[in-house]
Amino acid sequence: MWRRVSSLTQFVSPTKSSSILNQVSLIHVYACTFLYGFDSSIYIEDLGIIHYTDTQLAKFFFFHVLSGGPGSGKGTQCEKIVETFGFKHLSAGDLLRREIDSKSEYGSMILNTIKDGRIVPSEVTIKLIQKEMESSDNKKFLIDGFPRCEENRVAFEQIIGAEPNIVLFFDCPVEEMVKRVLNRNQGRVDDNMDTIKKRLKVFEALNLPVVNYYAEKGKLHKICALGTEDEIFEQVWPVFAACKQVI
Ligand SMILES: Nc1ncnc2c1ncn2[C@@H]1O[C@H](COP(=O)(O)OP(=O)(O)OP(=O)(O)O)[C@@H](O)[C@H]1O
Ligand SMILES: Nc1ccn([C@H]2C[C@H](O)[C@@H](COP(=O)(O)O)O2)c(=O)n1
Ligand SMILES: [Mg+2]
Repeated sequence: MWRRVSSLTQFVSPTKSSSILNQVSLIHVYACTFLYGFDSSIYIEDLGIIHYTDTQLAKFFFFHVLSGGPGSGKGTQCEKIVETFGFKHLSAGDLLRREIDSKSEYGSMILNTIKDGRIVPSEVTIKLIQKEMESSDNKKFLIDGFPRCEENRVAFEQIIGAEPNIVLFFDCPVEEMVKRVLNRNQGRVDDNMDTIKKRLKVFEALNLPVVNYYAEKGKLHKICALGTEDEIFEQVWPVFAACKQVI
């Protein structure tokens, strides 16, 4: 089955480190990324048919990133997005917590890092995300809480070979984030005042520069994270609905 491709560049942008980029032109890669999961050959208007091997295709997917401070509501909105638009939700924090529970070789290091409100080394988190991406049949990913710092961002681009299509930033006042985290009641080791203070400092120093980076690239959608969950989803919905029309 062939699918026509139009207006791709605003949705996808593989990085220069992508191995396939050395072999094909940008427009090919855009289309390949865009159409992942449909075909191992694609038709592009004006360019004709391009064939890719499954291995090459496996490199490409369509993904959005959700960013925002602790308790800003990323996880909550992800559930709604998944329900409505069918993305695969990958929460970096959940994957790290699962790793702690599995008592893997990194478990105690991850636990201590999270308790201390710091960021786990990129290669550990990326390995977990990558494993999930590679084993998922759904190639539309919603990555929640990653990248958290420039090092996360650069390492992800180098290892995975692509940038997010769209980045949502949940803008929430500090007092509200603190209130929500302290009321969360999910037994998280980092939901206490001491760790929250540290997480907020890390968020401001390390996460906000990444948000600004995506803003400069025109990929950022700022969401006002104050209001009811449904009111916030009313702002989120149009961003995803616009993409759905062309997937
Ligand atoms: N709009 C909202 N109004 C009030 N409470 C909310 C709202 N959205 C989410 N919450 C609640 O706030 C808490 C934090 O939300 P959530 O876990 O989605 O945040 P998060 O951004 O994923 O945080 P973290 O980065 O710490 O994982 C949860 O208890 C959730 O039920
Ligand atoms: N990219 C990431 C994401 C998360 N972590 C650690 C540090 C966070 O405080 C903790 C919880 O994450 P959340 O569930 O709030 O998204 O997990 C990290 O080190 N690197
Ligand atoms: Mg969360």
